[in-house]
Amino acid sequence: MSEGAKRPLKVAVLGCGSVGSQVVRLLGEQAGDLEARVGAPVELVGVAVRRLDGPRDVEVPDGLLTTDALGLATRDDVDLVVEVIGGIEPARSLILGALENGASVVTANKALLAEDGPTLFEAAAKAGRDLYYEAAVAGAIPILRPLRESLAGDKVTRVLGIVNGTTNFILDKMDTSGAGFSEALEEAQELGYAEADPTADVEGFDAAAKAAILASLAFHSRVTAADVYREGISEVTAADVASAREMASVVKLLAICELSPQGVSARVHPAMIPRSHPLASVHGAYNAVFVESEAAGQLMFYGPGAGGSPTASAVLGDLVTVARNRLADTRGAGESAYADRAVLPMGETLTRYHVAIDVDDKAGVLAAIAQAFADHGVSLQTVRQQGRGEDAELVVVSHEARDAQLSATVRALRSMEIVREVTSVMRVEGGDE
Ligand SMILES: NC(=O)C1=CN([C@@H]2O[C@H](COP(=O)(O)OP(=O)(O)OC[C@H]3O[C@@H](n4cnc5c(N)ncnc54)[C@H](O)[C@@H]3O)[C@@H](O)[C@H]2O)C=CC1
Ligand SMILES: N[C@@H](CC=O)C(=O)O
Ligand code: NA
Repeated sequence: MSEGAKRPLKVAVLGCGSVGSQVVRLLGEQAGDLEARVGAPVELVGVAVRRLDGPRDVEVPDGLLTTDALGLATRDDVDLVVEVIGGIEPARSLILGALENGASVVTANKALLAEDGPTLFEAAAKAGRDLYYEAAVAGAIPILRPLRESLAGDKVTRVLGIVNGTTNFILDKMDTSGAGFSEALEEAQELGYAEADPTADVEGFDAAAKAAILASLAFHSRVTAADVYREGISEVTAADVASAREMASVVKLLAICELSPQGVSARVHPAMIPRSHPLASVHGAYNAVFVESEAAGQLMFYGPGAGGSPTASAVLGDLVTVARNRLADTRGAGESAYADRAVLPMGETLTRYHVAIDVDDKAGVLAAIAQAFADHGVSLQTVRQQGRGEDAELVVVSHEARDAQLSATVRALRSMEIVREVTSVMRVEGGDE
C-alpha cells in the first residue's frame, strides 16, 4: 500500500441470485470508480451461496464462494455485508450477526424490513453501524433516500405509487391486448418478471411490504406489513378492465400511504385511475411513486422497479454511502419513528368506488340503487346505464366515503332482488372526489 493509501474496505455478498450476481459483477467492473468515489479500494472478500456448483449469472473470482453465510457475515475482517438472499430467515439472523460483529449492512429485503424492521434498526443503532435499503422499494428508483434525506425538512402527506413491476406488467397487458389474467401472468413468467411462485407479487404482499417501508419513512412512524390493507390482482377480470376503459380509466395496483389528523393509513389494492393521470402511462414492469408534501408540492419518481441489474444499482449506491461513512467513522440517519402516529384501519380510510351492477331494466330500479347508496351515507358522482333489457348494466361511481360505508353498500346491493349480479367493484383514485 502506498503512503497515504487507505486500507481496502472488505465486502461480503450474501446470496448470488438475480440481484447478488449483478452486485458481484458491478463490484468487479466498477472497482476503479468505486475506489475513487469512496476514497479507498472496495474489495469483495466472499460470496455466500446455497450450492457451490449452482448455475450463476456471474463469474465469481476463485476462492470467494462459500456456503457458510453466517461465517462470512461475521468474519472479523468484513466491513460491509450485502444481504440479497431475501425472506425472513436466515436473512434476519445474518444481518443481526453482521451488525453485532461490527459490519455495516446493505439489504434489498423488503419482506424482512416490513415484518421486523425495528429489530434490525435497533441492532444497527446499538452497534453504531449503518443499515441501508434503497433497493427494497421500487428497485433502482431513488425513493427512500429522498424521503429520508431530501424531504427531511418537509411534511409528507401522501405517497401513491405503482411499486410492483410484475403486477403492472400483467394489468398493462390486460389493458392493451384484452388478455385475461392467467394469460398475462403466463407471459410475465415467460419474460422472467414474475417468480415461479408469483403469489407475493400477484396477491399484493410484495407491494404491501413496500407500502409499509414507505409509510414508515414518510410519516416517521412504525408501520409494518401487518398494518397495510392488502388486495392483490388475481380477482381483476377482463370485465373490470373493460369497464375502466369505458370510463377512460385504467386499472393499476396502487400502494397508497396517507397522513390524516387521526393518524396514517397504508393500503394496496387495484384501483381505476383516469387515463390522463401520470400513473396511467406507467407501462410494463416499470414503477412510479408520487410524493405529496406540504412545502414541495407534488414530486414523481419513475424508473425500473425490478430486475437484477437495476436493483444492483441501488445496492451499489448504498454501498458507496455506507463505505464513505465507514471511512469517516460515522453513520447515516437511523430509524426516525418519533411521530409514533396511529395506523388507521381500512374501514376508516376515505375512498371512492366504481360499481357495475347487472339489473332488471325496469322503472324504479335506478332510484332503488341510488337509495341503497344513500342509506349508507354515500353520495354518487355519476350513474350510467349500459345496454337495455336483459343486458342492462348500471355503472355507479361514488363520491368519497369511508371504505366501511362503501363496502356495506356493496353487501346491501348484492342482497337486493332487482340486482342480478354485482359484476365489478373497484376503488377509484386520482380523479375528482
Ligand atoms: N429481483 C428483483 O427484481 C428484486 C429483488 N429484490 C430483493 O432482493 C433480494 C434478492 O432477490 P433475488 O436476487 O431476486 O432473489 P433470487 O432468488 O434470485 O436470489 C437469492 C439467492 O440467495 C440464495 N440463497 C438462499 N439461501 C441462501 C443461504 N442460506 N446462503 C446463501 N445463499 C442463499 C439462493 O440460492 C439464490 O441464489 C430479495 O430480498 C428481493 O426481495 C428487491 C428489488 C427487486
Ligand atoms: N417482484 C418484484 C421485484 C422487485 O421488488 C416486482 O415485480 O416488482
Ligand atoms: Na429504490
